[in-house]
Amino acid sequence: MSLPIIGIPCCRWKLESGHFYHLVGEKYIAAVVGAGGLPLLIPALGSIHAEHILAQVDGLLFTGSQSNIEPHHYGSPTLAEDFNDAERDATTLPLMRAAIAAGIPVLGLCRGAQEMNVAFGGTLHQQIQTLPNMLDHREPDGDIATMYGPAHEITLTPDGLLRQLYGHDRAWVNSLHQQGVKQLAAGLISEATAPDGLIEAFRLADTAAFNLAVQWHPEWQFQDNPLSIAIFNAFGAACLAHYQQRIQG
Ligand SMILES: N[C@@H](CCC(=O)NCCCC(=O)O)C(=O)O
Repeated sequence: MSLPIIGIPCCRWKLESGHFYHLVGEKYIAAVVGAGGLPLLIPALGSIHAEHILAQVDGLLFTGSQSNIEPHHYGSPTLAEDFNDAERDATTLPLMRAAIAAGIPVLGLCRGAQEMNVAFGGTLHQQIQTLPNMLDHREPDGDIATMYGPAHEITLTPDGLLRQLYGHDRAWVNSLHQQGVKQLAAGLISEATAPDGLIEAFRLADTAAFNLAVQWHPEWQFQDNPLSIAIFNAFGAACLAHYQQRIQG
């Protein structure tokens, strides 16, 4: 049986050997498989192949990453301590816009969510933990289970897509980021907020296909979390519908 093809854009990192690698964390690949998709890793080559990629995928998953989006993309200065990935930005930002325009289902997670906001003209807080009256959204110290454990509650927007998919008003989510939505791009609508008011989930309204961006990590042990299952089931169903249309020509 053929499966919907779900593209996952890579990070481009220099590893200890001194060579550059194009990378995707395994938990994102596992979540795509769990959503019923065939993962296709997309190297960070910029926008040169975007049109060909879009012709061959039924969905795109934009992953989290320790790297940040280069701040010039949203009109802010680079900080001395920034770890950026210009090649990933050059790949994901145009691909995100083109995928939405082409009606391809999109799911953005953490950095991937930030990419959706920036791709459509929004801005980011660069270090939320330095802002007054805001939570520290960075991961707690500890082992990996502690880092990805529930960190704070979110409130889902009444009548929002996420509220509809999940069926509850509130949920606990993990939190492993220091950047986040400052100004939501025009056309994007909030789907959930943290107790400090930070927008934790959003989507582009009035699009043909499914799209959703969440600031937390539903891919982490997704099979054990009802909210994560709801997100990946909806994304997987949208990718399957796209695949069925694509093979019918
Ligand atoms: N660098 C950005 C985005 C944070 C993010 O995506 N973290 C992911 C951690 C690794 C992973 O689980 O893939 C920020 O700091 O806001």
